[in-house]
Amino acid sequence: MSGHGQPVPMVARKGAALVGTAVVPGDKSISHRSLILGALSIGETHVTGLLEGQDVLDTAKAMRAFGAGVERLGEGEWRIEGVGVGGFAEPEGVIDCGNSGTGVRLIMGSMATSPIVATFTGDASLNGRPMARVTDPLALFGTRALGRRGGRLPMTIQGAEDPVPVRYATPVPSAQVKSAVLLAGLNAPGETVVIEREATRDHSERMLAGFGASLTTEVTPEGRVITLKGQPELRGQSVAVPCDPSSAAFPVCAALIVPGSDVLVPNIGLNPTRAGLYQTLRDMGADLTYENPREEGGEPVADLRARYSPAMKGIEVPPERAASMIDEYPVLSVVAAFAEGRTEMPGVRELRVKESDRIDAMATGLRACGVTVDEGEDWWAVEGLGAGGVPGGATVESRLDHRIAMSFLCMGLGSAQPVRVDDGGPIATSFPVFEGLMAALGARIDRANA
Ligand SMILES: O=C(O)C1=C[C@@H](OP(=O)(O)O)[C@@H](O)[C@H](O)C1
Ligand SMILES: C=C(OP(=O)(O)O)C(=O)O
Repeated sequence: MSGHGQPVPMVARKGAALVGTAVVPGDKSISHRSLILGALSIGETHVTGLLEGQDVLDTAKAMRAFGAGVERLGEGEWRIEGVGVGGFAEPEGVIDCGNSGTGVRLIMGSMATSPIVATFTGDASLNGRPMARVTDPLALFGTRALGRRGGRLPMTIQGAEDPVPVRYATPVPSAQVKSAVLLAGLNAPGETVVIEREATRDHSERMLAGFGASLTTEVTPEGRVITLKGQPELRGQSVAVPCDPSSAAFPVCAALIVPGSDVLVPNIGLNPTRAGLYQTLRDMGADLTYENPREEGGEPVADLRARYSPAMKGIEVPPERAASMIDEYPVLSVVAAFAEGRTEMPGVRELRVKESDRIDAMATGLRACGVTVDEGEDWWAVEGLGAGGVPGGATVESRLDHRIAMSFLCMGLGSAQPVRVDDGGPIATSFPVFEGLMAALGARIDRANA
């Protein structure tokens, strides 16, 4: 296991209302892509607002290992001196992507069509996650992969010597798979085409175009058809990373379930491929408003204002919305426990292959806290107990999964008895300032052994 060190037990208790403004860190998806596209460009890329979570720091280190210049200039401010498409050097050591699925899968794509070999590993969570979803389409370019049984890390990738362009329909709704194929397509001649039946986050498409690639997206009866012209010259850019809607979910959801709360989370990107949670919360009757809605860098942005919402109702979350809120189901299930009635969450098989099996991790912890949960392979449902109705009072396992840890800590802020998490260490992968930010709003979250 790499990275995490000693477990960090944490406990959250009911206390005063959460009040104030919470500025959450930069978007994780856009941060990874800024580093990778910066490394694949000619010239300098200047990034502000980069998320300095461990997942992204591991990607920064990897880009250095492939030969790019990556330098931290100040808080969230980074400079990347790229090597250009096809310019990656062969790394001398093993590439350790820590806990990050996005990191390893996008980096595998970005080196897959260069004539170099790289070996990838990660922590116990990442080494258990499926990689064939990426190495199968990469094989079509001529890339070879040798990993552990079941297509697991550690894994060695031998980049294609003479790559051919690929046409690939993704069998799972995954922006990581789509992005790995597009990044590999950069160094293949001709047109690489990815077809996705369900829309997933489109940051790669937007950013590739922004760095100078020629890329089109067509909506057809087959789905979204994304066509990339190979071997472009990417040019370094200035990137201002917006705040992460997936991190904003924690202070927002905590405010909805803690009596008297009123929290403002400014500058949140509401790109429709990411904003499904917020629509769902509004459908449940949450007092959640979009203040000062505006466009920034071609993306819809707003300040989210969340107030205590004692009258929320359970709903069926439309399955076609799943990709746009895939990382937010754990914290949604916490809010659902405080709503009246049942919340059904169908079409979410992908939750079983994240940092943990998120349906199992949440169902186990929710049940220990007195909440009834039903589940099947690709769905789950939470029986809400209404405002103030959640007993809490358990210690739950975070299973090396930041979102599980943060979800249960938010739950402990609204439940009758405290909720303990066995290890809050993984929170630093995506939201290193979570504890301080929540404390500034008035939340009682402590290191349990302190
Ligand atoms: O492309 C990305 O930046 C991400 C895609 C999603 O994963 P999948 O593509 O596996 O669904 C998401 O869960 C992850 O946190 C970030
Ligand atoms: C699934 C996640 O990340 P990754 O796949 O990059 O590990 C997440 O951040 O919730």
